[in-house]
Amino acid sequence: MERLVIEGGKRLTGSIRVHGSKNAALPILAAVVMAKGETEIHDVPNLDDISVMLDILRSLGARVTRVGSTVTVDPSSIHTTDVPEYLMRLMRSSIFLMGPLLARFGTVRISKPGGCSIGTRPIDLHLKGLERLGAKIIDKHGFIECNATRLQGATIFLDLPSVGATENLMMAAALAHGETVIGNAAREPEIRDLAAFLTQLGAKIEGAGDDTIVIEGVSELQGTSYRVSPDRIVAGTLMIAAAITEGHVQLRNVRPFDLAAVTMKLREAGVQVTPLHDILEIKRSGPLAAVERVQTSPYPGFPTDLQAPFMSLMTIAEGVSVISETIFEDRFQHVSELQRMGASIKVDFRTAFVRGVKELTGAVVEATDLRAGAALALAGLAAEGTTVLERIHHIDRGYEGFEVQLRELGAKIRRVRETGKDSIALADG
Ligand SMILES: CC(=O)N[C@H]1[C@@H](OP(=O)(O)OP(=O)(O)OC[C@H]2O[C@@H](n3ccc(=O)[nH]c3=O)[C@H](O)[C@@H]2O)O[C@H](CO)[C@@H](O)[C@@H]1O
Ligand SMILES: C=C(OP(=O)(O)O)C(=O)O
Repeated sequence: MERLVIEGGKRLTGSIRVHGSKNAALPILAAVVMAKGETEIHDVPNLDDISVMLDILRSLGARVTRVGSTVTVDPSSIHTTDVPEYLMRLMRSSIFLMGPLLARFGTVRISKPGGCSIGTRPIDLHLKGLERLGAKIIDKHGFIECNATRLQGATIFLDLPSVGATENLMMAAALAHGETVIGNAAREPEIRDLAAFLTQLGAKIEGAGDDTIVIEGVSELQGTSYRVSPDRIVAGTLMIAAAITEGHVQLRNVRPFDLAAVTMKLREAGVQVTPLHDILEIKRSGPLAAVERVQTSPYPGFPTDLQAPFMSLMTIAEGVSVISETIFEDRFQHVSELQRMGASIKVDFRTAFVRGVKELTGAVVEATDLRAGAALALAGLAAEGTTVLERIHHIDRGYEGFEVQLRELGAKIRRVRETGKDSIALADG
């Protein structure tokens, strides 16, 4: 069991590079099974979710190598399209294998995916969309079997702009016969990334990044070499880390426009954010002001994945902030942990009212999911005294070298492993 021990009160300063995006890399790695040749993907972050995806590819028979942040996949030796249940259950993104395997091999068998407990997270839109493309689907006993000799292009209108469903359907449609139109599609930057990757494989896609995507199916896709875009959620988390510690940090390898919603809210709170090409500078030198309206919504709105970290920031802002979560129904699990640290928060259904306190105080707290974990670590950076953050395996799903990066910026944070009665410090902070 590992935990993070954080001594609060250190200002973060310095410059750090943001690693490649988890949410872009995962569907891209799944899409690789559709190519005929070998594919090389650069800037793949070293995260637990990525390791699971590579294990799934290996379990199917693909040859996978990883050298630093470059992953090479040769799918020509794939001999099964039956994804092992224990791997499916390890993360939500295992669902990305469904569209590509079905489109390339005409059959796929998966179990319901696992993932963070932030809501019920059904996959009905993925399944309905594949059915529209002609797949025969049997959903029984927790397993889903899909079959189609060749998928047929169709018009699909999503009930809501699901990121995962848009990606799964875009991948499946790339090898379908004829034209597919996805209406009410998600517009997240990761959709653009996936479309750019598929286009390099030979797919024909128009409109990715808008709410209508048109895909003209092709009969085969070839391998390529591709660089994953920077992780905007990691960047956003580090922006908030700089703000919460009254720091001055430069982030390299970012796309400032993708972070516009967060930038606006940080500025409203009194934080200076200065973009320069692929660099963002974040500086706070005065008090934080409460932000009256933060509402998560699909891109380009405020991202749900930064709601918890932003709430940590608002716990020490002057005044009352109002934060509404509209995407996931159970994404306020960090609230009770922040309250242990002295935060004053009241929740009414999907809205949290955060009254800023003068200071948070260190406590033993638990990460309930990936971004809740990051949020609590940020709270610990600002708190008086020591914070011990448990269940940090959640953080390792989405942040490569989380505490190492923060330490490089001057935080006093270390990872400790429990071994029976003893605890071993894994690195000094
Ligand atoms: C790997 C990845 O990219 N994960 C991101 C992706 O998750 P993910 O792709 O799972 O999120 P979705 O956009 O699909 O989910 C949005 C909402 O739609 C609902 N829904 C979704 C699919 C479906 O078939 N039926 C349905 O009802 C979900 O329960 C949720 O309430 O987008 C989320 C929303 O920006 C982010 O928080 C996640 O970090
Ligand atoms: C919810 C997240 O990821 P996933 O969809 O992989 O569970 C996240 O990245 O915050």
